[in-house]
Amino acid sequence: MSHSAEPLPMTSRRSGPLKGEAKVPGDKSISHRALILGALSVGETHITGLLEGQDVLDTAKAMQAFGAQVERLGEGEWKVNGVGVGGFSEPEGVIDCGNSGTGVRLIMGAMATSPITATFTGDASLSRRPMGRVTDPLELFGCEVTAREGKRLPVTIKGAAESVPVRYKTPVASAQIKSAVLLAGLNAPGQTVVIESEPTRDHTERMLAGFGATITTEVTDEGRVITLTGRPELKPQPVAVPRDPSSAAFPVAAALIVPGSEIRVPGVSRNPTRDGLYVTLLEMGADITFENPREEGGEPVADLLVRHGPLKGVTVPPERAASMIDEFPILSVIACFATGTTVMQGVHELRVKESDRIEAMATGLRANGASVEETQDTMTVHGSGGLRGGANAVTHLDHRIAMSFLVAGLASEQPVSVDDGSPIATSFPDFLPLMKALGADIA
Ligand SMILES: O=C(O)C1=C[C@@H](OP(=O)(O)O)[C@@H](O)[C@H](O)C1
Ligand SMILES: C=C(OP(=O)(O)O)C(=O)O
Repeated sequence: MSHSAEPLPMTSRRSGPLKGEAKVPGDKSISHRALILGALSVGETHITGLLEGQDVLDTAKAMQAFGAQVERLGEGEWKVNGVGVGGFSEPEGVIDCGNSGTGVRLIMGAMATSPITATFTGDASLSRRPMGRVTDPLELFGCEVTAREGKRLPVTIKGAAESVPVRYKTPVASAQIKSAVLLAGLNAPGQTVVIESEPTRDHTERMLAGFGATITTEVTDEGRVITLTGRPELKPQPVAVPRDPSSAAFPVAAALIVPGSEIRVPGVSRNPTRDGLYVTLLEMGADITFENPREEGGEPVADLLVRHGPLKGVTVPPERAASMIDEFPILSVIACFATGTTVMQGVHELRVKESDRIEAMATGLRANGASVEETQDTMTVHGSGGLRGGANAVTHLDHRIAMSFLVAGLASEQPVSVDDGSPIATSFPDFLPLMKALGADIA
């Protein structure tokens, strides 16, 4: 669904200690993949804990358009009756992926090796984002791609009737590129190989293995070499989606910066390919305990106990960027409340997310009194142990920018407002009630 709602201005104010339990929603990356792999399986996939954010709902709708039966059974509980690898039918209308880079890129991969044609669109934010990074490798499988100038949406893909397998080294660290190539490789004969020099989130590999595909990962001098054998019969699996560490980052950050806070965030994924923020926070001296570590639905999870306390600035090395790529906006807020300088290195990919996140954070934080420097590939925050606040931040249709500034306002001297909080519904529809229940003053 393209973003058409009226802008929703929101303001957050200095709050008393945050207390209680924050049950954040299901992981967005895993939710997209559960629907897509369910649609490519033969039989019924049962999903619990699915994120019911707009990004994932748009993927559910897309899977229906390609012929799968997708049904909501209850809160977070869904079933998908799939059509099998190669079984997608040609959609009647345009596939509108709304605000979701993951949705559009993975679905393009999933249909590119079927003999059908589909056109993809999205909202103003998604239409600005680069699609060539995915359509270039997909063309190697034999599909035909037409796109707007700059390889942007709308994109039309005429899927390959006779696909060939592909060996592809990803030019940037991106789980979306890796996943698009692997999903296309499902309906190519022989072995499709993706090589990534920096490890990125591995949910696609884990879930493909769980659904019965033959997939291996080898760590070599070149990086991670992932090999998928094409044309498997995917077998439906129950998927229990763990809670999203990227969403958890917002209440966690709030508890770290609001004096006297102590919150618990249960059942959060601790997949090592997603854990970079938490590694960084511990280096900053954050009081976070990981309780009851366990395995749920093939992913390591733990309950987080988070307490307010002093934080110090750190340098985040470039090799950690992929494992916390969506968490830099909120880290830049936390860094303002730390003492000393925090340097975030290797973060150029932030410039092609829902917004240019380096620019959006640097501009908004400076307006609120912070000292921030940026280069193409780094962001540096000189933390002073607090933030003045008092200014409005522009969110550019970016949920993470909106939530980051609203968290900042909870510990700033003066209120912080955002021009539009409506994109929060793409990834964290219950952000407002959840934060208010902890004691946050946001409206
Ligand atoms: O594969 C995924 O589910 C995602 C991969 C990342 O994007 P890139 O692959 O562009 O780094 C991340 O930013 C996005 O929120 C989700
Ligand atoms: C970058 C993000 O998502 P996507 O690429 O799926 O739009 C995000 O959720 O921060």
